[in-house]
Amino acid sequence: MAGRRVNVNVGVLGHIDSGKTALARALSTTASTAAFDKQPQSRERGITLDLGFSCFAVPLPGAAEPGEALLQVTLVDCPGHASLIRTIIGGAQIIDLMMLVIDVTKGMQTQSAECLVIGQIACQKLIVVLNKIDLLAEEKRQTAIDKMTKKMQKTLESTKFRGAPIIPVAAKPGGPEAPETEAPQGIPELIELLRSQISIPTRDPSGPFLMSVDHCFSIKGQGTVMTGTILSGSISLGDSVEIPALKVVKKVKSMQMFHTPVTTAMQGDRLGICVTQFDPKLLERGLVCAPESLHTVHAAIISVEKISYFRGPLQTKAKFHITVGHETVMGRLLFFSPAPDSFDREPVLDSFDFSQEYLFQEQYLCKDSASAVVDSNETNKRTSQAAEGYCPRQQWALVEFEKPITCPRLSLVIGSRLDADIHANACRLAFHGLLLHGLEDRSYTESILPTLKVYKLKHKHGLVERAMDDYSVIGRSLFKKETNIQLFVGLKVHLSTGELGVIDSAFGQSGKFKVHIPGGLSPESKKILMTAVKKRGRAGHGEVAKQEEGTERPEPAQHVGLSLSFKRYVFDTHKRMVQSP
Ligand SMILES: Nc1nc2c(ncn2[C@@H]2O[C@H](COP(=O)(O)OP(=O)(O)OP(=O)(O)O)[C@@H](O)[C@H]2O)c(=O)[nH]1
Ligand SMILES: [Mg+2]
Repeated sequence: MAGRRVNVNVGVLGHIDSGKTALARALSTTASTAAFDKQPQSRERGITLDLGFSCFAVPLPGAAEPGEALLQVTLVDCPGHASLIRTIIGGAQIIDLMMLVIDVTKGMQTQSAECLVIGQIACQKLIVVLNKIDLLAEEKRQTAIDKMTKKMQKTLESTKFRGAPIIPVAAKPGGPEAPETEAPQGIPELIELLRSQISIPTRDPSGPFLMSVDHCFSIKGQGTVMTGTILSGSISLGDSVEIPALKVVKKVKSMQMFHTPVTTAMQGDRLGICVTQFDPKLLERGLVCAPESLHTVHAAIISVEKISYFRGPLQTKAKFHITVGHETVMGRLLFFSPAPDSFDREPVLDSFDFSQEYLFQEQYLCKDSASAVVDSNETNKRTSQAAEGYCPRQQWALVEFEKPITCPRLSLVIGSRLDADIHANACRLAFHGLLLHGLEDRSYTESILPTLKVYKLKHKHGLVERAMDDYSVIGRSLFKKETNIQLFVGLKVHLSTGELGVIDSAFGQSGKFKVHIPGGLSPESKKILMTAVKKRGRAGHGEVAKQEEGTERPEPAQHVGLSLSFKRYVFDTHKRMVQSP
């Protein structure tokens, strides 16, 4: 089919000054001047360079004749440090392949590592580009390249990009002072490699229209043009689109793909949409969608996976920078895991089940944090397994945003500490996940959260003070004096001698309580309790009074313990206690 063009997006990432922009420029000019038209329109506006978007086209792999079908490669050149994460995550869903640019004289640097992390989260394919090979002394060049190649192979070994291709180039030989005529090295080989590595993703026109806009400008006498990549669905001339960040709906007046007017476009296409009466200054980047297809959320339930390079724990109540789509806002987290008997449950990646029960966690559970998460309950098998490095297969967090965000469901979410010292040589990216459920209601704490069954397991231990008769005992040291024991009535307690009891009522004012033993006390228990009483009896009045205040404990061989386990649901507005199995 003549004139067919397929677009793929390639991210150019790497440490500061590794030569990303130089590489994007070298690729674009080489490929364009060699075979195809430059794009005077976009150059005139200076937009692609400003925002780090440029492109080149090559014959589509497998095309019968050159020029018949073209592969358009849009390079997403990631600029400065601070905006790196936002830009990449914003474009994460549109990057089909990532080029990691490494300064061959420096090797992996802090940011190269961060980029590799982002790549693992957001991309399927990677090419490592060793740049600035002109800086290597000629006689040692090949040896140095080989050495760095080996090093990079080793680095990739522990990532999902193991075995990814590594290629040497000089994007701008001689550096900034060198004349523009100085030809880059290794670029045709890189283009060939890109062609062989790029696989054209299957595109689907169904689903609601969603487009990631990367720039917005006005054309005199025409209107305002928004250009970007269609993330899902399709669009036709005359359709209405919403700019959710501004809550406005506009009619599509005209559309262009590759500077050619079109009447429809679909997922994967790079498109310019022209609308009228819209100030381009209001939108630099962001999402455009089918009206009312996106939602603004105040909080969200996300799946969480910690980034192993991040030092330090992920703690409940901690605040992180949360990036969703093009937006980055502060969010406070509350972590939870499956209930202990479901630690092995098959992960569900695309939805959240409100009917299940979940276990509250003070922090994300992982092997290195496990020793810190063990709660006071040593008897909880699963918890102690966590201490030995046993972690659930899936974990979640509730994120409460400081400012509401607008995004589609299942958006990629990245949590980071962007305020961390950028020179600290530490990974600022902390975790990633998917937005499984957005809470749209502003008063979600009252309307939605109570349906989220996240519980804390509580354990209380006390003592049997004495037996009242064969079927009831008085317990103590389990509750504080001021506890409303009424709330615990009906909950089961276990006696250390094996009997099961039920809390019956408060007994006196000092936190003591009556326990009913439906099966009756065993003869052995009665013996122990009788001896304890006898001993106490001998001690005289003063001693008994003291014991009641809990200052003196019966000797270990003589006491009968009481233990109570119950669940308390974190979001239960009534703060009820529920028996745990
Ligand atoms: N000698 C030499 N210098 C290069 C090469 N490629 C880039 N440079 C120089 O390295 C410096 C940084 O290049 P850029 O392309 O701006 O690097 P960048 O990675 O885009 O930098 P940031 O966007 O700031 O992160 C410039 O002075 C370039 O001229 C190369 O192949 N050889
Ligand atoms: Mg740059």
